[in-house]
Amino acid sequence: MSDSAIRPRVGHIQFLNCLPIYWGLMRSGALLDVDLHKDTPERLSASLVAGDLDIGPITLVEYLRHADELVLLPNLAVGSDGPVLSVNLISTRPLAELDGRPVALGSTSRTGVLLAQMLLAEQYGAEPEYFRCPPELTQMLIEADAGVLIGDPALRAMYEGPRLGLEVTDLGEAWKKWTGLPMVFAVWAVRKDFAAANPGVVKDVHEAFQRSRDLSLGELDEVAAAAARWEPFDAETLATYFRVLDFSLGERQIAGMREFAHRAAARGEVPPLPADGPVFAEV
Ligand SMILES: C=C(O[C@@H]1C=C(C(=O)O)C=C[C@H]1O)C(=O)O
Repeated sequence: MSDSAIRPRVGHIQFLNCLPIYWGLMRSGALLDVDLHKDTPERLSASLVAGDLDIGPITLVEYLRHADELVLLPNLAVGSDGPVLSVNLISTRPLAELDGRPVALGSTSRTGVLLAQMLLAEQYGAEPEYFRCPPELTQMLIEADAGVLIGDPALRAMYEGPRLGLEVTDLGEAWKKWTGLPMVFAVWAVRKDFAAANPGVVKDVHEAFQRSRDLSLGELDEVAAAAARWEPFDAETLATYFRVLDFSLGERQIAGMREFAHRAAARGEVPPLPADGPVFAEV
């Protein structure tokens, strides 16, 4: 894959949501050309910002906080245009009744948890007492009236919550109803200094990711069947999930991203996105 001797340090989200990105890297052999670091999104985001990774997925909120140090890989994201199934607010009571109540924010999320806070404040007039905690639903609901989860535990809660009498709000769906736009939860970014010094490597990695994603999208039932052998979800559930996720970053997704940035900046959570932002790597 690479025409240079640099083996880039690349991040990979170890949730099922990014399995379609991994699958193709494995199938094409491109996996051998990157030094792949699998981790949870908040740790990968911190590593990219700290310079311990060169390229990788970064949760939208952390990208917005560090946009001046990063460039984005075009046409690649983790998002949804409507329900996402795995970014959820799980509540024991109606959302309007969460005002002043304890609400747990899962520690692996930065973007989903902020979206939940914006939604509760602006749509339900609720200002709960928020606290961060490990992403475990049972523990969360012992200490709080509701919790925000992302990734595999959130997907599990989507299917099991209603049976347990819990109200599950899909935050991708809630965002779409609220703004009419797709939600982007994570983007792929490159450290600016790395991109300037290694344009060929960045181009190769971007191509490998795009090829991998496209290959997987063409074989989703096979990806789902392979994953279902080791996961607590059946193949049909996983295939539905992979089809719901939106790995693209086109004009509408960028509009969704800008809208989120605008609303988050209005709350003082992130700096405003520059007028020419987001800035993309030249690939
Ligand atoms: C769709 C998802 O999007 C994620 C949500 C993130 C967040 O809330 O900070 C970060 C990375 C993405 O993996 C998911 O985790 O299920």
